[in-house]
Amino acid sequence: MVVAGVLERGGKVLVGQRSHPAWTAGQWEFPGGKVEAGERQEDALAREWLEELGVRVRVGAEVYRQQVETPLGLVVLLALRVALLADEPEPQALEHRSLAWVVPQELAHLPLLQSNRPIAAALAAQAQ
Ligand SMILES: Nc1nc2c([nH]c(=O)n2[C@H]2C[C@H](O)[C@@H](COP(=O)(O)OP(=O)(O)OP(=O)(O)O)O2)c(=O)[nH]1
Repeated sequence: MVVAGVLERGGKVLVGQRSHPAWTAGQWEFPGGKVEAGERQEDALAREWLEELGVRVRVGAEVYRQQVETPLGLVVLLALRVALLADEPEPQALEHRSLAWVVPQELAHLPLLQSNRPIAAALAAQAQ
């Protein structure tokens, strides 16, 4: 399972531009990563945000859950809302080339990971 975090502030949502692996490089995503064996989904997401963005978050409601086909094979992608507890997200450890705050309606114009497009559509619909 892959967990992804949706952080909204002032009507904008945070997305990161991936630097690797090659099939994702340059594409934008909701930051997150793989759930490790025995790990709770919420704990995995909080761990990934600390590792990749340097921030502590509280994990909230589910936005989207779907089995998706990726070059890794079939994975369950779970998107959860997150709230910042401390600090400001900054790219860490070269995981992301850059970060951007985008209004949900503009997400459709970004080269998002294919698997993230339905999440963006759900957020844009909620923002109507
Ligand atoms: N982070 C993230 N990854 C996603 C999303 N959608 C999607 O298909 N993926 C894929 C891309 C990655 O190959 C994989 C997640 O791996 P990752 O590289 O972000 O996570 P990780 O830190 O646990 O992985 P690793 O580098 O330790 O192998 O899932 C998404 O919304 N967010």
